Parts: sequence; C-alpha cells; structure tokens
Amino acid sequence: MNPDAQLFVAGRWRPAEDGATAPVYNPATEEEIGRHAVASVGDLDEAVEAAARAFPGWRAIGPLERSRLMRRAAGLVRDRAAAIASIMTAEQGKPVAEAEREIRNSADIIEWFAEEGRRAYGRVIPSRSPDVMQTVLEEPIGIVAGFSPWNFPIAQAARKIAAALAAGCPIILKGPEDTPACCAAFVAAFAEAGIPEGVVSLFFGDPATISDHLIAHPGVRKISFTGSTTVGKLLAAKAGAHMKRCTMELGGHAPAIVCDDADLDVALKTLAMAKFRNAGQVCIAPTRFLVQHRVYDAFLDMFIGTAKDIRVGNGADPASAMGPLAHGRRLEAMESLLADGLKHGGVAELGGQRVGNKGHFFAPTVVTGLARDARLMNEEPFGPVALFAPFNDLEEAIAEANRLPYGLAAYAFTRSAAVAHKLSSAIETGMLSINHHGMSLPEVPHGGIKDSGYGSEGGLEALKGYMTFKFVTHAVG
Ligand SMILES: O=CCCCC(=O)O
Repeated sequence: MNPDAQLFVAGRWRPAEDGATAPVYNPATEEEIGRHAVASVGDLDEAVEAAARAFPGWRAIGPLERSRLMRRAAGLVRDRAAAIASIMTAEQGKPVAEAEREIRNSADIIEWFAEEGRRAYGRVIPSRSPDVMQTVLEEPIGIVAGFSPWNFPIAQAARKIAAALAAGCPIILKGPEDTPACCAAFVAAFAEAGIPEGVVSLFFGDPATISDHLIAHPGVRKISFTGSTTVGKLLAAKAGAHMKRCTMELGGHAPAIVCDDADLDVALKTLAMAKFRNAGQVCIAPTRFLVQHRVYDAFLDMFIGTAKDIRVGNGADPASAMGPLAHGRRLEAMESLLADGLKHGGVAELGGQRVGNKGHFFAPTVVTGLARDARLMNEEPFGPVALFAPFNDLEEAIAEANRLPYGLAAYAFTRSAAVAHKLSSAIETGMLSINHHGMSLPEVPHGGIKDSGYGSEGGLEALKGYMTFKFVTHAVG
C-alpha cells in the first residue's frame, strides 16, 4: 500500500473538510493501493487566504533567503529519491529507475530556479534626459494556481513550484489524482525545508471544481497548466475571462525527421529512448517518424528490432524497461486509436495490442501506411506508438511536420549543416532537437507554440512568467 495523500493547507497536512476521499490504483496490478483527499471549495478558500497572508513575507524575504530554503528542499528531495520513486512507480507505473531519475532531475530543477531567482535584476533604460532615471522592476505576480499532470507527477510539479517560489510567489498546486502520494511526498520536502506556512499548498479533487474556483478567485493572479490541449483551451478561456496570466504546456505530436545522410545508429538510440520512455506518455515524445526514402526500409527494420526487445512489465521489477500505461482510460484510448488506424490503411508492423489481461500494459507498437486522415496521424497518442512514413525531399517532410495544429517538440537527424539550418527556421515548434535529445533540462525553455500552448516551463523564460514588469520613471531634478 502507498501512503494516503492528504491536502496540504496553511502549513498543515489534513483531510478534506468534509472527509471526502477517492481511491488510487496501481496500473500494473489494478489493485487499490491508497486513497487521496477530495478538496471542497471551502478547503480551496482556506488555501487562498493562507497564501494571501504568506505573500508579503515571502516576497520581502528576498531572493537569497528564498534560494537557501529552496536548495534545502532540493537536498531533501534528492535524499529521498529512492523512497519516493517506489511510491511513484506503484501509482504511475514507470520503471523505478526512470522514476528515480525524474526525482533527481526535479531536485536539479529546484536548484536551478533557486539560483536564477537571484538574478532577476530588472533593468535600467538610458533616458533622454540626465535628470530622469528609468527602471524596469521585476516583481512577483502574486498567488499562482498550478495544475500538474500524472505523467511526470514530480518533474512537472517541480517546474511550477520552483519557478513560482523563486519569483517570490505563493503557489496552490492541484496535483494529479492518479498519482497523488508521490506528489505529496515531494511537497513535504518544501514544508520540511522551512518554506513558510501558506507559501505552498497541495490539493486533489474534482479537477473542474478546483479549476473553476481557483481561476475565478480574485486572489489568484496566475495559472500554470500542463495537460491536454482540449483542457488547456478551456482553462485559458476561463483565465482570459478573469484577465489572469497563463503558462500553458499542452499536447504535441512531434515529428522526427530522419534524412538519408543521418547517422542511423544515433537516430535509433535517441528516438527509441524518447519514444518508449514512460510508455510513450510524454508530451514531447516523437510520434510521426518521417524517414527519407533511401534509408526508410533500413531504419524501419532497425527500429522494429530495438522496439521488439523492450521488456514490458511491472515497473517495480528492475528488469522491466517499460511499465504499464498509467490508467485504464489510456488503454482504451490506445485500442480505439489503433482500431481506427487499421481501418485507415495502417499496418501494425509490431505490437498494436495490450499485453496480458491484467494491468494496463500496451505493447511497443510501430505502424506504417497510415492515411493522413487516420486519427493517429492527427491526435496525440500519448502511448508507445511510432508512426512511420517515408518522404522524398525536405520540403515534403517540412510540410508534413507543420501540417498539424500542434507545435511542441520536433527532432531531426542529418549530417548536413545546411539541412539542419533550414529545419531550424522552417519547423513550427517550440523545441527542436537535432542529432540528439537535448530537451527538458532545467535551464532551457520548455514549451510550445500553436495549439501546444504558450509560455515556458523551463529556463529564464519560465521565471519571467511568474513576474510582472513595472516601469518606473523618476525625474530627479
Ligand atoms: O510530458 C511532458 C513533460 C516532459 C518532461 C520530460 O521530458 O522530462
């Protein structure tokens, strides 16, 4: 059994005010392994009041002290990585080594923002008169409502919490109901590190109730959401109605362009890892594998050869390289997308079905021959499915890469500097990784364009999302 996940409100772990709870399941065994509290609107109001009380002090304490407390929290997270990883694997499914890597990366994220918060300098703008001083002050935006997903239950919470705290903002986080206990264990590190009461709160419950209430709440100034494009658009519309700033990290359908001059071994190693980690439930996972004709058959064979050797099993077993999908809804979605794909010319060269009949396991899958109007070619699969299609010339690959309304991540493999240069400007994406996988580091921007959202969850751009910019012009004469 996992620990039950309570709410963290005003510096205290406690049940929901009305005692409501909901079950949590292990996706590998389908057994109930714990429960999480289900917040009411009254619980949320208490958190907003606590955050409002905490804000002036957290802002005034200054970046150095904030950084010190955050670094202490990062240290606790790192010390507890193994213990928290086993909780994450039990409720999310990913292999325990992958879970532990995510937790260690999250400690790096906290530390990076702790440092970057100390460099939020603002700026001085040279004035037109010697008697006028013009400055831009960077100030914390205020109370943040964060909504973090179940696929990276800690890393995505870390990005929101760390950026908010570094900027001087309190944050009320709605954690993932499918994977609550690991998220609670992560938040506990902030509390134990001495982050003052009310600066961080954690909630679980009915997502629509929580988002409706927090987004409309006059005390909340900023929304940060990671999740599907469909839900992101609803939340952004609500936020727009209340003039709240947003960071929206939404869905993707990443193209991976493999040119005929590419190092195929590098492309294989990089793309197979990126496709099948976390059972493909990754917003930046490569999905449309666009491979130039001359190397198409060879690369397809190589990819199938690697994918078929991936050992699928309970993530708690160290021999498993890929765990189950995180819940039954994803298994149903995969089955329905594959069924539609097969009706639209698709051929499952590998996999294409669930593994076993207990647990939400789905086989590593490679599909060729899909018509452009197959759902798989248009909807984010969020599962271990690689869609292969050949292309003749670069223009054709670019057109296919840009065909969808998504623009989150893209990958390309080529030995030609000219081709790499051309793709850098031609691909409509928030992140492009050429000849390696270089995304998701704390210090680099992480976010999309078009229907994949706006704002960033990484790098300097992320911190700026939690700040306002006040122009002060001062005539001193
Ligand atoms: O699913 C989106 C977040 C990606 C996080 C990562 O790549 O580590």
